[in-house]
Amino acid sequence: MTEEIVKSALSKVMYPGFTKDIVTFGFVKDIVVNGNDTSFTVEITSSAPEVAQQIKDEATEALKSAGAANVTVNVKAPQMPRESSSHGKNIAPQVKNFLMVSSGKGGVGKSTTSVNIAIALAAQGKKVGLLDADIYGPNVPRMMGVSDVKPEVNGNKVLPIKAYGIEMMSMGSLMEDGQSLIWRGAMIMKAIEQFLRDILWSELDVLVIDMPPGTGDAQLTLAQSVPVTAGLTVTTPQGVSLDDSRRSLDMFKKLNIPIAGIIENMSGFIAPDTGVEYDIFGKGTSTPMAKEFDTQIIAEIPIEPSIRTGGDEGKPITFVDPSSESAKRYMKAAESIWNTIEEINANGGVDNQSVQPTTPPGVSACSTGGASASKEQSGGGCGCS
Ligand SMILES: Nc1ncnc2c1ncn2[C@@H]1O[C@H](COP(=O)(O)OP(=O)(O)OP(=O)(O)O)[C@@H](O)[C@H]1O
Repeated sequence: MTEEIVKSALSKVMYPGFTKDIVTFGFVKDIVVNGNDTSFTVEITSSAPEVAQQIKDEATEALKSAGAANVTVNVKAPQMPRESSSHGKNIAPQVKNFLMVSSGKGGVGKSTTSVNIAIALAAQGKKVGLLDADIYGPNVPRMMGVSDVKPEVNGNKVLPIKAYGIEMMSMGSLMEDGQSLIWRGAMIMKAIEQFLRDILWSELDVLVIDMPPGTGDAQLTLAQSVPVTAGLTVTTPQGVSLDDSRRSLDMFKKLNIPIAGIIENMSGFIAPDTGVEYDIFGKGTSTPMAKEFDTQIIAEIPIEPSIRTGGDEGKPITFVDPSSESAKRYMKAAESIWNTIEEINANGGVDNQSVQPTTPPGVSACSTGGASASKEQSGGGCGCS
């Protein structure tokens, strides 16, 4: 008996209710072969005793058929990682870095940027997750070509969907097509927390998080739940967009999130027939804003028809056409972001202690009551005032 034989025998044992086996799921741990004795652990999140018993019986039988004499199977729940560290609260501690992608307003290309930056980081050898936290308009599944894929559920956890070398999860993958939800503050907070806690993200170098547009409950909840390593702002060059982007940068400052840079999207237009670049909305107009916030424009991404078709058809330009001008600019931006992340970590990393709710234990923070509202007016003891 060897570890390889044990693994190969156990790869015939399916996780009850699924078409995948317990080895592929990564549940088999600590295989020890000692003479006639073979033991191993199966870590599952399901608390149903019949699931544990079925795995035990089938694993024992599989190993006996493979020639093992004495078999000991330990089925147990995985140890939940600690949720706080020297860097404050972190409800997804298996993720090393979090990149929050924000924009002041909708439609500026935040999701397109998140998808292409995530793929560029993966192409540079990082283990990457992409969380579509844009609950109002979850477009990432379509852009990643997985709009028809439903995620697998494991106990009370959900496995991320894999595409283009990265892990992905989105509200769009969890809801029926065309469904809409009306989000209240408390629901937004719960959804963000569940995306971090109840999705079985692997050990990731970085989780890229596509936020809803604006600055609200989702951004605050994220910053309070995990130490956000860096923030990226996406803007278009028009003045009205810049006004909103300034708010997004100001939010990073208020939440103590270091700024990794600004991506100026729809900055110029590259004609597909001639390859000539034209200025349309005003290129480089975000530079003074970048200076104001002590950061820089890390990419000017032109309007390119293949970026739009790539998004609509689920074929991100950085993956399918890496030699295109836009893909090269996304790659350069991803390099710059990673350098910033490494620098931040080399200087001690980030800490979200200072943005934790100040309400007493058992009293929930209230996002809707104004600071000046009296306790009675704001619902009695919610802590807002
Ligand atoms: N540089 C670009 N060139 C061509 N089309 C682009 C470019 N950037 C974005 N688009 C297209 O513009 C549309 C909006 O982009 P996207 O969905 O990424 O914006 P968003 O800021 O995430 O929007 P929302 O916040 O409303 O979800 C998409 O159809 C996308 O393909």
